[in-house]
Amino acid sequence: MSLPLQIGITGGIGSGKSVVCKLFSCLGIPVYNADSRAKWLTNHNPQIIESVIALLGNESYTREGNYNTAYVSSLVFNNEELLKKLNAIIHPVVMQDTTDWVGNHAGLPYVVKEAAIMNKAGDRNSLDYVVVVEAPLELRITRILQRDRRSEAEIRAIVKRQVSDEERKKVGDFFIQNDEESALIPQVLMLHDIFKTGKRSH
Ligand SMILES: CC(C)(COP(=O)(O)OP(=O)(O)OC[C@H]1O[C@@H](n2cnc3c(N)ncnc32)[C@H](O)[C@@H]1O)[C@@H](O)C(=O)NCCC(=O)NCCS
Ligand SMILES: Nc1ncnc2c1ncn2[C@@H]1O[C@H](COP(=O)(O)OP(=O)(O)OP(=O)(O)O)[C@@H](O)[C@H]1O
Repeated sequence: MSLPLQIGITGGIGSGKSVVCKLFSCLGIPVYNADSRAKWLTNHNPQIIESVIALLGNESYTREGNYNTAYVSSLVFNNEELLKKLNAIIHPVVMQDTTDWVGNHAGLPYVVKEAAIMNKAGDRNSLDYVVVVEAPLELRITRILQRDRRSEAEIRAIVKRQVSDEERKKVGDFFIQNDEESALIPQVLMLHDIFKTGKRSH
């Protein structure tokens, strides 16, 4: 059985990646959430746990053994070098986990992988296409203020740490406007029509 097309969905914080992925999921498409999977692996994979503690100290895990995301983000979202090192620990394990997951869905036309950071399709990864979810910055900030217990300053700091909108434009093959003016569902259905053939179209 042949492997499904691999579609990456990316976008900045609050752009609406998860909402878009939910729509693909409603169409019966399996979705791999790299952020939450990374967090699960960071909680359970002994190799990651050991390396994260070596990099960021014992406080990276609570007494109960849970990944201390508040502590880790306070360190890495203000320090590009540390974030790079943390990524270098976590990403190879997530990549392998993704490959295994895709293999479990052989025979399907396509699967979706959601991630905040994504290389260009074909560039050191096995994605066939990258879809970028876009929304104006101020709207993204308003959404996160409503969704999370983060301050506006914290959100702006995360935005600064993430790749810029211009960089994202370079990695995208398709773009979804989630600006609350363009209807979202038709855009997802249009992509579904392209991907469901299971063939690369360009
Ligand atoms: C830094 C951590 C502890 C923050 O956890 P927390 O629960 O507080 O926030 P959350 O994960 O929701 O992330 C907040 C925002 O930052 C983005 N983000 C997360 N990790 C990264 C990263 N490595 N680079 C850029 N943006 C990131 C998220 O997409 C989200 O928009 C956590 O995200 C982490 O361990 N990240 C490193 C692992 C990683 O690279 N994950 C991405 C998928 S492989
Ligand atoms: N078109 C929309 N209309 C109304 N609310 C929306 C829309 N798109 C997203 N939202 C809301 O905005 C918030 C952010 O969306 P979502 O969680 O999908 O973003 P994300 O890109 O996955 O964020 P993160 O990078 O933090 O994971 C959520 O509370 C979501 O319900």
